[in-house]
Amino acid sequence: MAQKTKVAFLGPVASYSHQATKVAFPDENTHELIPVKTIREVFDTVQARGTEYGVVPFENSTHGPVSMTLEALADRGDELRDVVVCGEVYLGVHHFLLGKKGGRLEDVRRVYSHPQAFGQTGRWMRRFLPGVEMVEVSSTSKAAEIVATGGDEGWAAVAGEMAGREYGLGVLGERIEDRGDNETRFFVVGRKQEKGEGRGKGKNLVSFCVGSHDEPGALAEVLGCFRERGLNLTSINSVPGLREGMRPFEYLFFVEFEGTGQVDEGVRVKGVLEDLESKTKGWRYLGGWESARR
Ligand SMILES: O=C(O)C(=O)Cc1ccccc1
Repeated sequence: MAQKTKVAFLGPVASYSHQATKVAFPDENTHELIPVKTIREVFDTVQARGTEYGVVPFENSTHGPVSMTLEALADRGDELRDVVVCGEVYLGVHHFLLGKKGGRLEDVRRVYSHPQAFGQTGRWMRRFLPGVEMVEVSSTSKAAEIVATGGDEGWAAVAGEMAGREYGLGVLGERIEDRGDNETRFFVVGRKQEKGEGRGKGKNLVSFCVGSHDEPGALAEVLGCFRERGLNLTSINSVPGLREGMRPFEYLFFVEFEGTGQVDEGVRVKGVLEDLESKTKGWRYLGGWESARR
């Protein structure tokens, strides 16, 4: 049989990233899903050709951007030159408080989870477990694994129902997310193909540094290019630039925008990338993909 296409995700198995990866690559006969330990490792694995694709959380509707993913996309060390976004998955996320089977909520003293999951369950946690020790770990499924393999009835994890089943835990709290409509958008990442591929598809992502941090309107001028070409923005983020020649508190910006491939075969997208070349102090095209939602 032909070799399966490999896909890296933030493990261990039964993380939300794993669920999103199954949505993007549902066919077990053609794809092998490989758990890795960190979001950064997903990017590194794809760059090093260890897998063809990777899946990473990008933003959550309650808690906002996933900082580890923005850090990797910033690629300050120029170590991830070939990695681009090539798809997206929206996943409804419902959190559970999971403990040892037979344990009780009133015995819980310490809760493990991913920082994003703590950020999405703050209200429930403050109400039912005020003052409890919260330990941040690399993923929600890691938290479930830790509780299953160590500690006592005083330990619990915030994770998905699938993690509860996978690691044999009991349910101490159901659907504990602050908002019932909680969802996370994941990116599928792959390697850059030929130049220009993907440009002008449903959505596009770029990063850039503004021309000058000392002049009023430097960012507005760049954003004006998208407006002038009629390109709607779908997300905007920033991280400390920290690149050569940049000072503390100077930022690298990420702009995601709708492409118009079907309408003008990417002419407007190509145009705005030329604008970035003349109006920024450095930019990178981070991929184009079909929108999973409209
Ligand atoms: O930890 C996980 O399961 C992840 O995949 C990251 C995450 C955490 C919380 C919500 C969505 C994704």
